[in-house]
Amino acid sequence: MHRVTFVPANDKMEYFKLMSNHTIPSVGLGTWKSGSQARYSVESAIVEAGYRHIDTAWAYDVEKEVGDGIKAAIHAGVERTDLFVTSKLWCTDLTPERVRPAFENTLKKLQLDYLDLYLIHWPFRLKEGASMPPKAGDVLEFDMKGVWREMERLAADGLVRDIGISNFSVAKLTKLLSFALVKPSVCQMEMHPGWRNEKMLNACKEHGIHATAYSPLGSGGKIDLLNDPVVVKVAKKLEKTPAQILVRWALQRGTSVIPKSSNPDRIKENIQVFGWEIPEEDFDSLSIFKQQKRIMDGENLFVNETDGPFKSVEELWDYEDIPPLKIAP
Ligand SMILES: NC(=O)C1=CN([C@@H]2O[C@H](COP(=O)(O)OP(=O)(O)OC[C@H]3O[C@@H](n4cnc5c(N)ncnc54)[C@H](OP(=O)(O)O)[C@@H]3O)[C@@H](O)[C@H]2O)C=CC1
Ligand SMILES: CCCCCC/C=C/C=O
Repeated sequence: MHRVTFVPANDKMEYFKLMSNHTIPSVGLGTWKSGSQARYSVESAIVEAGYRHIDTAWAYDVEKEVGDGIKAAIHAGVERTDLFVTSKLWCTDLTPERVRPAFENTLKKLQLDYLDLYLIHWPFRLKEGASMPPKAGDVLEFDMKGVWREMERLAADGLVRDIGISNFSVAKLTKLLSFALVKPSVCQMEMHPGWRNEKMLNACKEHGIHATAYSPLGSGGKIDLLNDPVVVKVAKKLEKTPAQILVRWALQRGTSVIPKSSNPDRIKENIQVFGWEIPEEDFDSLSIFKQQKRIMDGENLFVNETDGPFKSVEELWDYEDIPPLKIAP
């Protein structure tokens, strides 16, 4: 039997304030590819390691397991109100009449009566049963305004405390802001030294939107950040691990960050990032990496060079993927 010992929240946990005046714990647990392990990862992250923020999505197919883990943590004495739970609306539900049923399904799987944050996962509407990457005809017209109105209604009805977006370009964010009655509190996007995403991060800052960094460790070696010589050098100098340096780097950029691990020791390691800092010169050395392609460039997910509505990564990202010339302050 899996046993955990209850400890209070990481007492050094820092929070960011959202434009709604709610707070988001600065470090959360990612759950993509956690599989059946998700239940134990979530429970031990909350109860043993002191996480208070869990990131999941319908598309990860782990909401039930995540919900079981949360339930176990609450059973161990953690208050629901101390937790911050995020999930995401998948592309096949990106039409107004499907938003609320999709949300209710997520809530049911998570065994919760409200979410802290609900995000539009990707800004593309897919036909039910679409192949990945989609073929011509698999991507349908996305009524962004209609969908956002339904997201706003979920918030107005008290079912979700904050609503937000993920994987938006600046062009799509600008469109959303032109009609949003409630602005997105959070934008989740890929950010790490190999893809700083400065253009989008600056756009978020300009509009008071909090940014959360996903794939902060390189997503399981898709970019080998954990063995990168600069990351390793800073880690050795500060007597930290490369993962801790990458998580801390994200925090020092003013973003929250959601490293995924299914390993109890690494889950603990990844949250030992408070009470110390990366000095400015080392922070700067991590902030000048040559900007490569995104990990989540949509290449296998959305781009279909021959028969798809998105024929290139550049097209998918509204041609905004030109590395910035200048590092944002
Ligand atoms: N909105 C979106 O479209 C997206 C959101 N996300 C969210 O962000 C989360 C994090 O991103 P993700 O792409 O999963 O990748 P991460 O960058 O968090 O990397 C996860 C990988 O790193 C390994 N790892 C974790 N901690 C350590 C450590 N201390 N030392 C060595 N290896 C480690 C994990 O293995 P192990 O489990 O064995 O420890 C796993 O293979 C996701 O789980 C998801 O919740 C991610 C992608 C897209
Ligand atoms: C149903 C396809 C699942 C792919 C999910 C892609 C998103 C990854 C991280 O959020």
